[in-house]
Amino acid sequence: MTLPAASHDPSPTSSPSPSESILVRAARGEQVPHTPVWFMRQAGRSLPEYRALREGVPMLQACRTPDLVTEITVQPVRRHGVDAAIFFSDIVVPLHAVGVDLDIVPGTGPVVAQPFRTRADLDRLPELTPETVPDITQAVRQTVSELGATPLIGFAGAPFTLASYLVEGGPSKTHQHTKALMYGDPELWNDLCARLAQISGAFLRVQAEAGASAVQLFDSWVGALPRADYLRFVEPHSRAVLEGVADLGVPRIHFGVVTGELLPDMAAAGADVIGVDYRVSLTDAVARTGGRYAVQGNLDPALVFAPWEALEAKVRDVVEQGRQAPGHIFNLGHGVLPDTDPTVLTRVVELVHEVSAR
Ligand SMILES: Cc1c2[nH]c(c1CCC(=O)O)Cc1[nH]c(c(CCC(=O)O)c1C)Cc1[nH]c(c(CCC(=O)O)c1C)Cc1[nH]c(c(C)c1CCC(=O)O)C2
Repeated sequence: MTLPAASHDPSPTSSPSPSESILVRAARGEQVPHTPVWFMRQAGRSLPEYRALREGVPMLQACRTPDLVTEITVQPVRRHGVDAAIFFSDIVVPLHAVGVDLDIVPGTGPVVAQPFRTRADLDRLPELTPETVPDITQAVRQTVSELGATPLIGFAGAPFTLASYLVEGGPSKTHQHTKALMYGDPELWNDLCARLAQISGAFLRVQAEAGASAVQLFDSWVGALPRADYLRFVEPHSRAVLEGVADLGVPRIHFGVVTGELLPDMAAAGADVIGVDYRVSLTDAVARTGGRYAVQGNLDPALVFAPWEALEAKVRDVVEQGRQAPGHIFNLGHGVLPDTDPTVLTRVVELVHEVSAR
């Protein structure tokens, strides 16, 4: 595969091993020379070199083709000089791998052929083992080797967010069938989430054992729940995922959107780093989690469309607020928007490095 010209060396010699990289050290709350930065959804539609590689290749096929996964994962590191790569995959890849009939529809997201609503549907959700995903092991290994000193972040979807796609059959703003199942048949809900926790945990383990230096659990849509429901129906399952990978020694980042009310519980569920969306200031996030956790976030992804002076002030503010936490990983408050000008993201990376340098 021909690679576009490198503008940033993905393996700077200043940082010897990805497990001692500034991203991992910031996640552990250790002193770092500058704030590490990466962007959720950095590997994707905002990059022309990504669109060129994906031409005519369906998303799920791309995710199961190790050479493509490696190249797409490394692209944003090369272009932006970010301090970490996020594995190119999707939260539904492990579901697809265990045999769930689903597709990722461009512009829509994951669509499940037959939504999960009854106990019999559990039969369509077998456990995930490393043998289910040899391509993922291979893709992680070769990506880690290509990245050199830059750490790779592995990820998985959390039980609630995965359950929402399975039960709704696709993206939902209301999560109405999911909540109906949760309340209508709590036992089935728990069995479904326990199965999803196994799949999610095993998928994280595969990535960490193949060389990922950190993992992120995405519970993107859990902010749809009030706190009492989170604690009763979701937290035990997310805890099972996070505590299930504690022995691997890689930092665990726990992220969701509109989770201001849930931050303390999401942190206490077994996270080392709490992901903060752009609706809550880092100052408030630190206060709400008792100053005990490293934080990740939280520039509003829409602000990269604002004039540079306004964006610059906002970036400086986020860096400044991040100093109140034991560790800070600069990120957006949610994923990169598709129309984002990638050159602005590169400037943000440079600015974060410059203003946070100690
Ligand atoms: C909820 C969720 C999904 N997938 C993911 C989440 C959690 C993060 C979040 O909260 O945004 C996670 C994800 N999806 C993708 C990544 C890759 C790595 C990265 O962050 O750069 C990651 C980490 C690639 C992708 N995942 C998807 C694409 C686009 C696929 C395409 O081009 O057809 C990519 C590059 C598809 C997808 N998959 C999903 C959605 C909502 C979409 C977008 C639908 C659309 O607007 O097209 C489910």
